[in-house]
Amino acid sequence: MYDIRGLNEECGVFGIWGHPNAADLTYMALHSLQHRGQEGAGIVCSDESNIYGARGMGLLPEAISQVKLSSLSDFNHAIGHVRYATTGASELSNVQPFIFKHSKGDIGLAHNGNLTNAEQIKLALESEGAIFQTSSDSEVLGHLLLKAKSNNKLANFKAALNQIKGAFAFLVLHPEQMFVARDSNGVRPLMLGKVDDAYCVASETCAFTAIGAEYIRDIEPGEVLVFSHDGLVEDTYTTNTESHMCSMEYVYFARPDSEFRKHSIYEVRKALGKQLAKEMNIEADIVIGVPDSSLQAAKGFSIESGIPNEQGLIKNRYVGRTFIAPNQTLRERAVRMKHSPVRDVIEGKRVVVIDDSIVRGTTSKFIVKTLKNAGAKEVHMAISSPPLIHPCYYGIDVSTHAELIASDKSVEEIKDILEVDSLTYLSVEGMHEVFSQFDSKGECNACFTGNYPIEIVDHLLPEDKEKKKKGV
Ligand SMILES: O=P(O)(O)OC[C@H]1O[C@H](OP(=O)(O)OP(=O)(O)O)[C@H](O)[C@@H]1O
Ligand SMILES: NC(=O)CC[C@H](N)C(=O)O
Ligand code: SF4
Ligand SMILES: [Mg+2]
Repeated sequence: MYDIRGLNEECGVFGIWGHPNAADLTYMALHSLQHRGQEGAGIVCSDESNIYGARGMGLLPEAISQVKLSSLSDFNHAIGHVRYATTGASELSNVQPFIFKHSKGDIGLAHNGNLTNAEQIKLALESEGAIFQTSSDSEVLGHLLLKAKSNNKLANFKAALNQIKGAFAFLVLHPEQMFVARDSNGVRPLMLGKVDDAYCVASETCAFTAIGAEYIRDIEPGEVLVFSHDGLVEDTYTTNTESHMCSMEYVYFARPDSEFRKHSIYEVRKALGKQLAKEMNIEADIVIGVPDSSLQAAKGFSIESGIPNEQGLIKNRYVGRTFIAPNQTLRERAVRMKHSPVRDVIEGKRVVVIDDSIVRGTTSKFIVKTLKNAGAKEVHMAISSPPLIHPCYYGIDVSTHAELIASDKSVEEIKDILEVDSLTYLSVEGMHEVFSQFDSKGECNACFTGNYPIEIVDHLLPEDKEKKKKGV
């Protein structure tokens, strides 16, 4: 099976403490995070003494019916999750939030990210008698929490976080309190907001906008927040922190109306386009973006280069992001269904076409052909990020080495494969320069450079990861 998306997102999380409409607000927030995961969704609520939940496969409305949602209407506290699998098969048992039933008190757990030593911890826990219910990496945190001898839940949470490695935004719901944590490298985003008198947290601020919440601030690397009757307590699980926010969140994954460090992703993408224009000396008649995710970069490119920005490609909005094609031929057809040229805009023109990334090259190859068929005199492709060479171990399914066209080919070779007049990628330095203008404290760029900021203990090769995902 082939997914027609070149890049697959990671999960989205949302949590809210102390609101009479906790489940409904969580549902609305998850709707606005749907772009981060479409394989499954769930909501888990607490009523101070018990934990209840609903979850299912597919998009949010398929996963949680209105009937199920209304059964959660009496709860004041909730966490929610939309999943795109990175470890463990795409099946119901792996859909989050998980509920752990235990005599010490039930726990709800939601995770965005990917742990790089989950396999090692799992083997150690199994040798002590633990029985895992899922093939997801996220489950290890629940076992570590329940195994702890102390009755101090916060201390147990912090101790567990110090045992895991990798990228995470974790939400843990106890009946009487909610804990959240962001990994010590801040790879995955996590934001703090407030709606009415209730605090909430979300992977992206677009979730706050959806429910009318105020965006307070980004949760810092290594930070732990505790929500309870006593209000909000700010703490850390480690002081050994460094910021390595995922570059691809800025480039592609996050919604353009979301904000990181109080800067909109829209503006960051526009600046990436400007930087690309600075690095590329080109004469052309028009610049167009591949809709939707590259429209802002195209605008920035146009402002910097003075080349007029036109809408030369129209996207069929009914071809969903998760449209599954059973083989590569059908995948190519599905990609063709997705973008269509505006002949009057293209014909006789020297066109610069901006995309945010090239994964397999299927989209770019088709777009070059489409533009030429529509009468473009020249097609110059410009990518608002560097070549994607290495897989991601931190929660994004950036394919395997074998699938990444740039992993074993030079820019010149890719240009020839795409049959394009020129091909330019943004430099790693240029990308970093842009992020630093937006108050970034440091980024992960491992898929471009191979410099992985967090140790990969399990060393699961991408191929093995694929097998695990399929449950083989
Ligand atoms: O080289 P490929 O394997 O074709 O993948 C690259 C494409 O994948 C992403 O878009 P995608 O179509 O997945 O989603 P989008 O509509 O959000 O841009 C990305 O924006 C590129 O356009
Ligand atoms: N993409 C993610 O953040 C997924 C979370 C978790 N690793 C899973 O596979 O379910
Ligand atoms: S490897 Fe790439 S996709 Fe993965 S976290 Fe780092 S920048 Fe993001
Ligand atoms: Mg795209």
